[in-house]
Amino acid sequence: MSFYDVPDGVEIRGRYDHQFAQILTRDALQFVAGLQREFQGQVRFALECRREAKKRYNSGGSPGFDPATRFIRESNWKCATVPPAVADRSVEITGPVERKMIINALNSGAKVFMADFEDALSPSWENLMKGHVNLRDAVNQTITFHDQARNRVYKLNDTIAKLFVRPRGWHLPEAHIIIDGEPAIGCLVDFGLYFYHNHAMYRSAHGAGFGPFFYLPKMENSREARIWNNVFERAERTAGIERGSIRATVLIETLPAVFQMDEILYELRDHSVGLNCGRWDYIFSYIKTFQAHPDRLLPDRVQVGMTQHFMRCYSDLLIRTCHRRGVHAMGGMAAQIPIRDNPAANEAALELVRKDKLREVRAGHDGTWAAHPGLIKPILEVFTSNMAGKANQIQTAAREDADAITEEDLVQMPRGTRSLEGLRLNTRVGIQYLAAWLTGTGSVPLYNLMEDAATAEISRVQNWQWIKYGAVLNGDGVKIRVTPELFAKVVEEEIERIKREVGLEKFTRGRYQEAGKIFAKQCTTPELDDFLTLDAYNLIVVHHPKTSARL
Ligand SMILES: CC(=O)SCCNC(=O)CCNC(=O)[C@H](O)C(C)(C)COP(=O)(O)OP(=O)(O)OC[C@H]1O[C@@H](n2cnc3c(N)ncnc32)[C@H](O)[C@@H]1OP(=O)(O)O
Ligand SMILES: O=CC(=O)O
Ligand SMILES: [Mg+2]
Repeated sequence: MSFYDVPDGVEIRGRYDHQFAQILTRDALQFVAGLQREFQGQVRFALECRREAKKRYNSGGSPGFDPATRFIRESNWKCATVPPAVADRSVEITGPVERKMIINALNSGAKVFMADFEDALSPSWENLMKGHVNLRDAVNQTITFHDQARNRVYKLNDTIAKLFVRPRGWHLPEAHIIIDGEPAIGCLVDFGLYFYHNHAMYRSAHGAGFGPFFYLPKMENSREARIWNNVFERAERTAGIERGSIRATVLIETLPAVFQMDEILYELRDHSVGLNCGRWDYIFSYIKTFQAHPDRLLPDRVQVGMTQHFMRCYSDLLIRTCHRRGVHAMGGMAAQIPIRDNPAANEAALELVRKDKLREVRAGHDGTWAAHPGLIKPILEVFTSNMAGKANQIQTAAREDADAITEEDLVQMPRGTRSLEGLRLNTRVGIQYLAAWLTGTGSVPLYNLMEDAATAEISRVQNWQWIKYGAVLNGDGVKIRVTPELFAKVVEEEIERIKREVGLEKFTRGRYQEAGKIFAKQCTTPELDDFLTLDAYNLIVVHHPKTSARL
C-alpha cells in the first residue's frame, strides 16, 4: 500500500492514487498548510461576522452601504492596469474541472474558460484531485482524453481560451485534508494546489507575465476580499514573483456584497480584474438574507430575471463601479442551453440567450458567461457587433447615471406571481440536482436548462420561504396556501414523476430517494441552513483511514 508523503501536521484521509500524489507533494502541502496557518484566524473572524450580519437581518435589518467606508466609495482611485492577455473577455465559458470538458472549453472559441471547483462541481475527493491533475495538464498543454465509446481523442487546439480557476467559497471545508487536527479550508486547498503547481508555466506560456487568474465566489464583505489579497501576496512572495501577478475577478453574488463593490475592488486593487454578476447565487442570497422577512415572499423562480428592477440596478451599479475603477464588468449566465432534438425549441432558447446578452452589452458589460460550447458563436456575435471593434467597454461605458441607484432600488421586491407549478418545479429540479450532486455531478441539464449548485439553492430556499410563511400561491387562478402537508404531497408526487421521467432502472441506481429526503428536510427545517452543499457535504466524504499514515 502507498502513502502520501506529508509534512508535519498534515494528514491525508482521501484515497491514495499515484496521480493524486503528483499533486499532493510534500512541498505543495507545506504551501497549503502555510496558507491555512496564516489565514485561518482571519477566515474564522470573517465567518463570525457573517453570522453577526445574519442576526441583524433576521431582526428586521437590511444590508446597505457602510457609512464607515464612504471615503473609499467617494474618492478617486483605480485598480491596477488590466493585463493585455485578458483585455478581451467578451465571452467566457464555464464548466467543472472534468477532463473532456476542460479540453472542449479551452477549444470552444471563448476568450476565457472558468474552470470551476465551485457551483458546477460536486466536491468529492475524486473530482477535486482529478480536477487538479487535469488543470496541471491543461496549463502544460499536454492534456488529452480518449473517449473509448466513440473512439475519439481530444486534444488542445493551437489557440485556446485563457484559464481562470474558481476555488470554493470560504464556508466549505476540505474534510480529506487535515491540518493541525482541523479540516483544511476548501478554497485554500483549491487555490494553493493549483497555484503551487502552475504559476510558473501559466505566467510564461499563457498570461504573458501575468497570472494565474482566478474567480472568487460568494463573498459577503470586503474583509473577505482582504483575506484573498493577503493570500495572493503571500503566494507571490513564496513563489518569488512580482506583486500584482495574480489577478482575480470577484463574483458579486450575495446581496450584502452589492453594497461593498467599491470596497471589494479597493482591497484587491493590485490584484483585480473586475467583478461579475453571479445572478443565480444573488437571487439565492436575496431570499436567504431576507429569510426572516415574511413581507418578502418572492414570485416563481422563473419570473425573477435580470429585467426585475433590483436585478437591473445591481448589474448597472456593477458596471458603473468597475468602469470607474478601470476593470471589467462581467455579465452572468443565461440558463438556456442548446436543445438538440427540437430545432424550433432550440431557436427559441438561443433567442432568449441573444436577448439576454444584448441587454448586457448595451448596458455596458465587457463580456459575459456561456454554459455550453454551442452558445459561444451566437454570444460572441452579439458582443463583438455591439462593442464598436473594442476589446471591452471599460473606457467607453461610464454609466454615470447609475450613481443615482439607491439602497431601496437594490432591495426592491421582484414583481410576479407564485404558483403550485413553481413549487413543483423547485421540488423536481432540487431533488434531481441533489441526486446528481451526491453521485459526483455538479452541473446537469434539466428541462433544457443548466442547473448547478446556485440554481438548486434558489429552489431550496424559495420552497423553505413559502412553507415557513404559508405563502399564498395565486398564479394558477385559485388561491392555495403552502403548508407542510401540501409540500409533503408535492414531494411524493414529484418523486413519482421523476421516476417516470428517468425510468425505473436509473431511478433505482441513482440516489433520488435519498435526495428527496434531504431536500424535503432542508425545505422544512425551522432554521434555514446556510448552504445546501454544506449540509450535504458529509454524505460525499469518503475517508481512507488506512492510507492516512505518514511515511
Ligand atoms: C450559476 C453558475 O455558477 S454558472 C457556472 C457554473 N455552471 C457551469 O459551469 C455549467 C456548465 N455547463 C455544463 O456543465 C453543461 O453544459 C450542462 C450540464 C449544462 C449540459 O451538459 P450536456 O447535456 O452534457 O451537454 P451536451 O450533451 O449538449 O454536450 C455536448 C458537448 O459539449 C460539451 N460541453 C457541454 N458543456 C460544456 C462546457 N460548459 N464546457 C465544455 N464542454 C462542454 C460536452 O462535453 C459535449 O462534448 P462532446 O460532444 O465532445 O462529447
Ligand atoms: O456563479 C454564478 C452564479 O450565478 O451564481
Ligand atoms: Mg455562484
